Formats: sequence, C-alpha cells, structure tokens
Amino acid sequence: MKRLTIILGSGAVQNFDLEKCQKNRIYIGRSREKNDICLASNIISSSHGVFLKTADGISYTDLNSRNGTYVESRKGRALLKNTKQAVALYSGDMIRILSRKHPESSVLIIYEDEQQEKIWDKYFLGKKEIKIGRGSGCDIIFPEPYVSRNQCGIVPSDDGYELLNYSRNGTLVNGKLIHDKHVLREQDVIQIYQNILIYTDGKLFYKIEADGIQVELQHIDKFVGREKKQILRDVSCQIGSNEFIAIIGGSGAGKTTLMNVMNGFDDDFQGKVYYNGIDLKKNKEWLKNVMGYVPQEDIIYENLTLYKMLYYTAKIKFPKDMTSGEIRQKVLEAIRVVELDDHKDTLVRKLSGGQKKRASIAVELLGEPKIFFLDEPTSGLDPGTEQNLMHSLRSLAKNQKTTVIMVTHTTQNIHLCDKIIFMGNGGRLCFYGSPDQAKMFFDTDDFTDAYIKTSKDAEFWKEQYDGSFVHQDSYPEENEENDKFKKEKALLGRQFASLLGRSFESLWNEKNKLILLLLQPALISLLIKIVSDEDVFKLYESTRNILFALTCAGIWIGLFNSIQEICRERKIVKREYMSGLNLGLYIIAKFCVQIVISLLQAALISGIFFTAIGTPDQDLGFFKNAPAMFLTTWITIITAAALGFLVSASVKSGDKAMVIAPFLLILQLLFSGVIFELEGIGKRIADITISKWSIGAYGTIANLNSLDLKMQKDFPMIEHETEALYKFAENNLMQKWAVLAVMLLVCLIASGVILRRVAKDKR
Ligand SMILES: Nc1ncnc2c1ncn2[C@@H]1O[C@H](COP(=O)(O)OP(=O)(O)OP(=O)(O)O)[C@@H](O)[C@H]1O
Repeated sequence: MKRLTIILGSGAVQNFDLEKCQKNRIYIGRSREKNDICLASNIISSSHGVFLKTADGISYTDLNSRNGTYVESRKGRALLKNTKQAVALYSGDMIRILSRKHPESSVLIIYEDEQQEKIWDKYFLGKKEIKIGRGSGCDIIFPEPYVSRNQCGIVPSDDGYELLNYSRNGTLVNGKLIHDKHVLREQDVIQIYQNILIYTDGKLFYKIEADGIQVELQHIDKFVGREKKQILRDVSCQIGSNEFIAIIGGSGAGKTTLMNVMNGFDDDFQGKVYYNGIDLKKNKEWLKNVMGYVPQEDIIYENLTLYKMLYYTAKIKFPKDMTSGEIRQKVLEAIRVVELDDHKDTLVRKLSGGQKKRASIAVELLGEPKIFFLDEPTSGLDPGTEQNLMHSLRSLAKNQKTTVIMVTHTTQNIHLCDKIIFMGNGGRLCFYGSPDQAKMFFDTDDFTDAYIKTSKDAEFWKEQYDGSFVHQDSYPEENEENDKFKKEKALLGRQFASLLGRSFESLWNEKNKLILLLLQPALISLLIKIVSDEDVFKLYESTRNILFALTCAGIWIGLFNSIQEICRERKIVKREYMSGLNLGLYIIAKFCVQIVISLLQAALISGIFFTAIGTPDQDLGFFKNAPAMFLTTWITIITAAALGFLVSASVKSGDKAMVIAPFLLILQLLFSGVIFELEGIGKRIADITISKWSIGAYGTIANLNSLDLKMQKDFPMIEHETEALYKFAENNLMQKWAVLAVMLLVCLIASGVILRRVAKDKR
C-alpha cells in the first residue's frame, strides 16, 4: 500500500491512501475546492503542490507556493521554491512545509510504500520514560558506536513531554544542541547524528538511518594571505548519501582546499557546508563523530600486527561503555570489510602499499563513519592495486552505506565513481556530475583533454557549467550556534592500559631498535674503559673526566632513546587526539617504556663500568657506592629522555629533532662546569643543564673533593680547593637527584602542553 501520513502542527494526523485514490494527480493546498488534500494552515498556499502517480512510482512538484516545500528524500534534501522540478519519492521520504515563526502551522507528510522496505517506525509515548540510545536496554536503539549507550530520554511533563539529554555530546533538536532538557513541541525534529525522530501528538515517528551523509556546499569562497588571494570561488554542489565522489583537477586547482572545507578541517571560509541539513561549521565537534579521514600517507602503527593495531586504536577511541567483546567484534568486522582477513596477524610494516591503504581505511571504519574522506588514496599504487582499491571504495559507499569523497589525480578508474567534482585553476568549480556527463560536457572521451581545457580557461568552463546546471540551496535557514560540545571520552584507565600495551608491544616488535638501544650503553662502557687510566677514583682529574664521560653517555643515551618517539607518531596522535586520546596519558605511557629501557641501559652501563673500572672506595653514609652510581646513571638517562620528549613534542619530524640533538649535547658539554669555569650568565645556564647536576651527583659519590690533584703528586703542599657541588654529604647527593627529578617532571609536563598544538596541525 502506498500512503501519505500527514501530521499537522496541531498534532492531528491524517492518512491518505494513494492507491485508493483514482486520480493520477493529487493536489495539496489550503483551498478545499482546488485540492484533494486540504491543509488548514496559514503557511500553505492555496494550491501548494501536487503528487504525481506514474508507472515508475510517485513524484512531488511544488506549484510555485509562497513558502516552498522541503523534500527530504533518500537522494538528498531540497527546497523546492520557484521551480517546477518533480522530485521522485521513495518510501520513508518526508515532505515538510515549515515556518520557524509559527511552528504550530507546520505540516509534515511522510510517504510510505509497504512494498518497499519499512523505514519509519512509530512509538507511542506513555506515562513512563522512554530511553533512546545504543544500549540494549533502550526502547529505541540506534546501534552506531558514537551514539551514547543512554543518549536521551523522553518523559511526561505538565506541558506534554520533555526530552532529557544524558549524553555528553548533546542531542540535536531542530538544529540546536540540547545538553539538559527541552520541552517537546509539535513536529520537533530530534537528530541523533544521522538518525531522525519526529515528535507529534504523544507519538514519535523515527527512522534508523543506515545511509551515508548528504553534503551540501553553498557558495564557498576562500581567501588566503595578506593579498587575500582567492583559492576557492563560489563553489556549490549537493552530494547524495552513499555516493562515491572524486575531486579531480589540475595541480593547485584547490582540490585539497575544497576537501578540507568539506570535512571541517578548515573553517576559515565563506559560505555554508551542511551534513544532512546540519551546519558543519557550527556543529563540527559533534559531526566529527560520523566522519572518517584517510590522509595521503599511511599514518598507522607499523610495528604491530594488523589486528593488534586496530584493537589498541579501538580501545583508545571508543567510549567507556563499550565492552571488550564489542570492540573485538568491531575490529574483526573492519578487517573483513577491507578484505584483509588473511593478514590479520601480519605486522603492518610487512603489508604491501595497497594493503596498508586498506589498513588505514580499516582504522577509520572502526568508528563506523557515515562519510569518508580520502586524500589521494591511489597515489603510488600500481594500476592493478589501484583498480582493486577503487572497487573497494565503491563497495564501501554502496554496501557499507557511507558517502565516500576522495581527491585523486588518476582517472583510469574514474568511471567507478558516481560523480566527479572537476576543479579548474583558481578554485573554480568547472563541472559536477557523473563521469559520463563530464565527457559530454567537455566533449571528450579522455579526461586529459578536460585537464588541458580547464587549465587554459577555467573561467570559461565555470561559466559554461554555471549556465547549464542551476544550483538551488536547500538550507536557507540559520541554525543557532552549537558550541557546547563535549567529547565522549574513553575510560582513562582503559585508555592508559591500551597505550601502555601498544607502546611496549610496538617496541618489542621492533627488535633491531631494541638491540641497538641495549648494545649502545654496553659499547659506550667499553669505550670508556679504553680511555680510563688506573688513577680513576684515586686522582681528581682522572676520576672527574671518567665521571663526566659517564654523564655525557647517559645524556646521549636518554636523548637518543626518545627524541624521535613523539614526532614520528605526530599525525597518528593528532587523529587519535581528535577522537578522544588523552595526551597526558599518551606521554606517560610512552615514558613508562622509557623507564624500563633506561633501567636496563643503566644496569648494563653500570655493570660493565663497575667490573672494568671499579667503584669509589668509600660509601656515602646511608648510600652504598654501586647502587648510588647506578641510580645516578639511571636518573641522568631518564631525565635526558624527558628532555628528548620535550623536543620531540615540539617539532613535526624526526629529521628536525635530530638537528636539535647535537645543539642540546653541546649545551650540556659547554655549561656542565667541567670543561670551562663559568661565571655570570654561564653559571645561570649551567643551572638548567642536566650535565651539571649529574656530574655533581657522581662527584659527590666519588668524593671528588678528597681526591688529590695530579700536581699534588709532585707538589703535596698545593691545596685542593673543595667545591660545594661535590660536597661529600647525603643531603647534597639527594639535592642533585631532586633537581634532576624536577627537570624531568617539568620536561614531561611541558611536552604534554606543547603537544596540544597537534590540534592545530594542518593535515
Ligand atoms: N595557506 C595558503 N596560503 C597561500 N596559498 C595557498 C594556501 N593554501 C593553498 N594555497 C594555494 O591554493 C591553491 C590550491 O591549493 P590546493 O592544495 O588545494 O591544490 P590542489 O588542487 O590540491 O593541488 P595538488 O594537486 O598539487 O595537491 C594552490 O595554488 C596553493 O598554492
């Protein structure tokens, strides 16, 4: 049965059986005489619109009505106004005649065809609260991971019904994010991401929307630099749900800029971007949950198996109320969708280029996005792999019901896309439509010709396109500002355990690096042995030089351990931070690995040093010499590792970090106070070097002040001036360790603070 359910602003509901009606044209409007369906509302025109029954189905046309008609169909949302365009309707599509000022006058018509799949469900509200969310105990269940287990509830109140929001993310009602409660009025539209519920007269009409997001761009302009150079010019288009779209065009035409505008990464532009009618700029944080982004380079943890990499990512990403069983299931499902089942237990670094790209896609699939952006996913792939990947992306759009938008340079497989956005020089939209239409438009079978044509005269092609395709905005009304978004965070304890597990497992799977990290201190100790003489721990100079060598070795080892650790993962960290990663926990987890590594390194260096060279003769009160020396070595390494973290968090690449490393080492050498006698500013700088406090601790343990100078061998009358830094006292040693510990803490905290800048990184 084909029928219309008509819901009036008053709450009254009428049903109209389209099949029983003998006419092919069914008119709606205010006038009783002229129409088959009379709608008594002052925002309805006398003859407002007409439904047309054809052999193919039902369509709707607006009859030049004063307020127009919104059609929310599977193909997208459109405002029909001053157009005679007929829009085909599918079961579940909505027609709305809206008035913001007089919501009580609004009319909502739902078209349903019982032969097509059932889309709308009805829920009768009673005297008890009904719960809406992801949890199995809810009355209305939306299964996506980004929907809260208890998203919201609807309770009876004096005025009818009230919506209570329980989610940290908020619930959208009529385009406005609600964080506490909202008294429901007739035809209020509640949106939980892509899912829609409509309240009317004690009932909820709702549909669980499996489809991808529809995107509408309205008149996008972007200017950059002081001269306000325009790099996007009045770009408008509508992308339907589950469509596979390619953004193509010459180099510098504005493809990446356009994609960054579409995915909300860049919000410094003029114009509007809507996702299913929701303003992206105003609801970016909320809408990010339904978005997946696969950058050009594969930014995934390479030293884990595919399964483990996805598992840890999921644990960090998902909200706290998701169980381990659910997470495991989602990981396996993501692996299945990207067809990597056979490589589940392969280390990511051993996957081929195409497989790594699929692995990156699987990372994003974990969040079950409804819209997917990919930046040149096929670059660097051989033609066969490229074709396979294009087929997979198409099937992602069609089978996983996701809108897929990619930037690409290659056009061999462009026929697999539903539509292409052709950008010309200066950010001009030269064409938007299907690949076949594009060929007709540019009058060529070869897209290379289109590239040449648009690079020669992009303005001409933009004018041609603007003249042939009329863009009509679907969302002229303004939503209110929604800025109170708070991210649903994963449970901190679980996040920390996952970060820790991932860091250790990653290092364990990188055996060569692990061996190098452990070999280095052993070799350094042996080298120190070669340059030492028999006067160590007997004469001042020999002892101080060897201890200083130990200090430098510890600083170098610590810096080398950590200086590339954060920057090389920066892009992954940024992505995970955007989906809830706690940066403090991330740094602490990484630091825990450093604690263990540096303990092993300190044990190795000290063990070999004690065996080959020996220990001071006299213990310092409570502290036995060997453990105190070991502890000093360990604190030196771990403090230098924290300094390495600080550098690593501040720079964007490993290369840059390695440029800074020698500078830091020179600083430690010059301002240690060992090579040069320091005065004034030099002394102040020395206070913030690790080397000063480390050699201070070693010198205290070795009681440098009591050792004879070389010259004293021949001239015993020469006095050895004592230095406060090496005062042989327990509290002096503890002070040196305490200063190093404070430096360590400062470096770690500063790393966390600085790392927050990742949020501003350009992708
Ligand atoms: N922040 C900026 N300041 C100045 N110019 C910019 C800025 N961002 C982009 N541009 C310029 O805007 C134009 C479009 O850049 P965009 O990266 O979007 O092009 P593209 O089509 O993706 O190019 P490619 O295919 O080479 O990656 C280029 O000329 C670029 O130099």
